[in-house]
Amino acid sequence: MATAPSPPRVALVAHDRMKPAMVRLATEFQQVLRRCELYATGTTGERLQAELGLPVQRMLSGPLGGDLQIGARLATGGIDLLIFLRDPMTPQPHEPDIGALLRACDVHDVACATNVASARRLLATLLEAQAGS
Ligand SMILES: O=C(CO)COP(=O)(O)O
Repeated sequence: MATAPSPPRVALVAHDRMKPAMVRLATEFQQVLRRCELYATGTTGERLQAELGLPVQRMLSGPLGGDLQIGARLATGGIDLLIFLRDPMTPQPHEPDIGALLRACDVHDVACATNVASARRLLATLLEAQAGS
C-alpha cells in the first residue's frame, strides 16, 4: 500500500512591520498552509495562531534566538521552505541571526522567499502540488 507523502515543512517569519502582510498572505493561502507542518518565530507564530487558528510550532521570538532555532532545524533537514518577510527599512538588533538563517537556506539549497511576491509564487507551487496529489 502506498504511504501518503509527508506534508511540506514550512517556516514562517516576519518582522514587525511585515506581520500584517504575513497575516494577509497566510489568510490567502490558509488552505495550503493547513496541509503543511508549520513552524514560526515566536511573535509571528502567535499572530498566526490567534488570528487564523493555524497550528504552528512556535520557536523563540526572533531577537531572542528564534531565527537561529529555525536555522538549526533547516540545517538538519527539517524545513522544506522558508517564508521570511523581512523589513528592509528597519535595522534589527539580531541582524547576524537573520543573515545566518538566510545563509543556511543557501548552504542547504532550501527554497526561501523574502518578500510577498516571491512568497505568493512559492505557495502557489505548493497549492499546485497539493491539487495534483
Ligand atoms: O525577528 C524576527 C525575525 O528576524 C521575527 O521574530 P518574531 O516572529 O518573534 O517577531
